[in-house]
Amino acid sequence: MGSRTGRNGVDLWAEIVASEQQQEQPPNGQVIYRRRKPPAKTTPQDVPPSGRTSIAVGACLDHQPQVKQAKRKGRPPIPKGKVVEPPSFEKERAYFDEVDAFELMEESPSPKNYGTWVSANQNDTMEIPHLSSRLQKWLNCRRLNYSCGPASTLSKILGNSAMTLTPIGGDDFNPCLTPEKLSLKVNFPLHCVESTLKSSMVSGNILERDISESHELEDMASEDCEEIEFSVKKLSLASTSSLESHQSNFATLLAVCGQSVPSSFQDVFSKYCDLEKITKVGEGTFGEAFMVGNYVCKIVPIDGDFRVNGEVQKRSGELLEEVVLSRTLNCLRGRGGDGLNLCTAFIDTIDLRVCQGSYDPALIRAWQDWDEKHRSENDHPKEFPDKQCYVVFVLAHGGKDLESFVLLNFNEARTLLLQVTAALAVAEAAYEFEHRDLHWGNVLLSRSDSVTVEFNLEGKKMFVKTFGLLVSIIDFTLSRINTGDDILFLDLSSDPYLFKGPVGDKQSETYRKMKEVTEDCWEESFPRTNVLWLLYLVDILLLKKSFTWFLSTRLVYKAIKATSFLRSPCVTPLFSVGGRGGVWECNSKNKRDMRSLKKRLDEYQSAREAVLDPFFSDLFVDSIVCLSRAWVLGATRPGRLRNNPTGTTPARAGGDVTCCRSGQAGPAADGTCARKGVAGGARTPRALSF
Ligand SMILES: Nc1ncnc2c1ncn2[C@@H]1O[C@H](COP(=O)(O)OP(=O)(O)OP(=O)(O)O)[C@@H](O)[C@H]1O
Repeated sequence: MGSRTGRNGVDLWAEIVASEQQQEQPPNGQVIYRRRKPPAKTTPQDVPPSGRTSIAVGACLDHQPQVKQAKRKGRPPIPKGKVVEPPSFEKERAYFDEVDAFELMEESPSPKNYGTWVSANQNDTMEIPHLSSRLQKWLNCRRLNYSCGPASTLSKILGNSAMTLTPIGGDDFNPCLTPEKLSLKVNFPLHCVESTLKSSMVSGNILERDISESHELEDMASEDCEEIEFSVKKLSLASTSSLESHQSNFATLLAVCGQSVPSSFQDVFSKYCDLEKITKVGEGTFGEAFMVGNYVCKIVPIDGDFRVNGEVQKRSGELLEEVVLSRTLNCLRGRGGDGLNLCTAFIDTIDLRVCQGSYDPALIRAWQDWDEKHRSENDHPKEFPDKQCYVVFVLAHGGKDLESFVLLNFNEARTLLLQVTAALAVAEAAYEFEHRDLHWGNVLLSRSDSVTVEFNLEGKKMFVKTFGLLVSIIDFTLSRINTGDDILFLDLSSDPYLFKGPVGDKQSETYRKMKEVTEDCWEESFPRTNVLWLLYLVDILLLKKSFTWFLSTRLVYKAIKATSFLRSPCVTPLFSVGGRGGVWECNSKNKRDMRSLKKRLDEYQSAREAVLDPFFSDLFVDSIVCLSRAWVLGATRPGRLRNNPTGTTPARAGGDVTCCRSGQAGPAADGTCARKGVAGGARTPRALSF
């Protein structure tokens, strides 16, 4: 094999290694937060229990098969010794039964049935999901005189009356429907689910009572908020126990997933591939991600009373929000939305399922294979008991996360930023969406033949140059959205440790800045939080991605030049892929551009403003583009493009190959579509630079 030593007798590979080691040190002593650095495995005894406080319903922990230190991917560590116990529903039941009995006796118009809201069927103890908290939201909106469109009236918040009046066992909730049939209702809105649950779970007279109380409350809208709040508190809805609330959340979660009972892993996964072919592809604080056929299935354990990966398990209610949020974002793909705001940059949620049981042996085998190669930080899944429940997100494969992805050039960095910005802008416009946790583990990247990718912002089409890179945004756990019927958000004020990460660390600083912007009121819309994550991403590209690439690439090139083996005709083409895109030397101009972008981002209040920034201008394409990279490079890709270079093939959903005659490009400040200084145009295939 070729010599390791260069012409000057210098050991170039040693130089590369040394240089990269140097690069691992944060520049100027700045603390850089690493998402997941596999530590030496710890034993349970080493690690004090710790946990997430965010929206866990505090109670006691009885059963803990194993205790691991909480690993908050990309989030500040929890101080040792801090214990947040997961709920024990049994203990709460006794307490709340007592309280409910007292309060209902005092306040219920039907004191004979004080043990429950339901008069007709004593076995049905299901309360109406979320109602009191939704009333509270409405009150907050009134107080702030906050008109967030659809959620601003009480009748909206309670679900529309037509739905509420649906006869019991009405069309929307037919227990005879198979889960498959139900799951066809892709955009099943939450209020419909609630209404169907109401319909199916409570008796008619209670329903009537709810309706009349809603109307009473609406009449009171002009009264002093304090009085209304008092009235709301008087509703014994507010006294439902967390056990009941948990049951109703779980039932709602099942309904949203189109199920009447949980499935087994085998049932779900065998739809996509032979179970033996499953491999693990990643892991997060809460979930494990497996490649199942062409999809990635993220499995999140829920509702158990022991910790998983050092964290209190998420509750059905929390997952319900994430599930509805994921489903809502799917509408941006043109399935059921208004069509004015479209994009494919949020990961495609193919299916959502609730599963129950211990981990399938095929998953355990895949988990162990991954563990051998990557040393998992998560608990071994063989520990899960038979009764354990999970939510399974069946997702499109989004590629590699930004943390581990190697960017080839500055254009790739630019398109990454623009695709993220445009996606956020579209989702802001459609749903007042804020991601609120867009660290580099949640930006996935994949290489593709696409030349452009399409975004529709408020009815205006934008075609963004991809330079062969497509972005997918994942993980909506902390996100906030207004679905039109509900405002879904996580109250981060109950997670103080999120804001206690190291000073100077970009990610921790971003959480703190979000807190400043929102003043710790997480329900309201603050699109500025999206801009804060854009600023974070620019910093990451400047500090973590470009320098490493620049130095290592330079040295690799030195090695190529200097080493006879690497200069041999059969090896150099391997490097020409990077060479074609240009080595990202993050030269002083690139750096200056990024820094001025940062300055301007400081002034923007939303991604919608940021997408107009001149930094992105020449990334918009505004003319006929009908080609793929493979086509330009002369590859023999069958049929579709080679036979049809004239621009008549329809654009493919997902932005694979764009073929359009648009004359429209980036949005102008006045909301109209104007040409944004497209460099060199893109009228002929070869005019495109990449
Ligand atoms: N659709 C996907 N395509 C490819 N990889 C994925 C996908 N979804 C998740 N992954 C992989 O699994 C990892 C964990 O996923 P995710 O961040 O959604 O889990 P999480 O438990 O919510 O994480 P967090 O610790 O941020 O809360 C990701 O970092 C990624 O490597």
